[in-house]
Amino acid sequence: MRESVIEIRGLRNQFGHHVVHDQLDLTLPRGEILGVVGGSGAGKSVLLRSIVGLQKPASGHIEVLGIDVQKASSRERLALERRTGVLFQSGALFSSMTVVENVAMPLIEHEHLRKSDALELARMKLALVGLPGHAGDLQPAELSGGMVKRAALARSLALEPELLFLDEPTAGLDPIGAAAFDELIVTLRDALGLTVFLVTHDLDTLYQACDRIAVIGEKKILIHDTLSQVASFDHPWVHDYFHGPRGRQAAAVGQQRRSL
Ligand SMILES: Nc1ncnc2c1ncn2[C@@H]1O[C@H](COP(=O)(O)OP(=O)(O)OP(=O)(O)O)[C@@H](O)[C@H]1O
Repeated sequence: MRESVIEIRGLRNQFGHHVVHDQLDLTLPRGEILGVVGGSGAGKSVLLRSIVGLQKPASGHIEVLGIDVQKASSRERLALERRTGVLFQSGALFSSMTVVENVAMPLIEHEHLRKSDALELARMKLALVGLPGHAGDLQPAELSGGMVKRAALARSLALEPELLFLDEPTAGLDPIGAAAFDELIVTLRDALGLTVFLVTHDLDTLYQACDRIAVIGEKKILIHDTLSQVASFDHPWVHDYFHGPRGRQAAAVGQQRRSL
């Protein structure tokens, strides 16, 4: 058994009377890429926010890298922040800084590096995510959507995290850009030994990048297994999702790539 990096037991989240999660359990072993899917409003982002400590659950237990998120001291929280990277959907780069300054910021703030050293390291991170050298000197507004995602990913990798959270990383990318991003995630996981928690609607990402899939529905994890097991799970939402026209297309492309 591999060590679990995320361990969730009996999680309940609610907003007023609206219960989003109830008795939700989930385990993520080290080194895996987990794809989290579910209908719109099923609670994928709330789950991610609970795990990274941005959403206080009504009850339940969340342990990340061996630390109880709710009971963590401020020192433990800071340590967790350093060991995890988060890429939110918007990318959220600061528009007043160049791309390389954005990536250098966590190194200056958390590691207290000299600006020149931080900028040098930041350029290496930009190369790691496949951005050309000149991209670092541009303002975020001058980048394409795919380049913004890569720059934001470089920033979330700046502190060399063990665990990476990605919230719909391919949303808004064209199919070629999205496929390249899926490939990048797998390459980075292999090269850096990352564990990845990935919220997505993108079926191609499930086929190309994920080791296991967790489906959220009815306030809990309906199924958490390999893609083939999940795709054959007998549940109306799961069936429509995986066997609708887009699901069939993603499966065909996945099969084609595997046979290459
Ligand atoms: N801060 C909040 N206050 C009140 N309700 C909220 C809040 N955040 C989320 N919710 C509600 O919680 C439910 C789950 O939201 P969440 O954003 O996690 O869904 P999701 O599965 O990520 O959806 P999507 O795929 O559309 O992004 C929704 O009904 C949403 O309206």
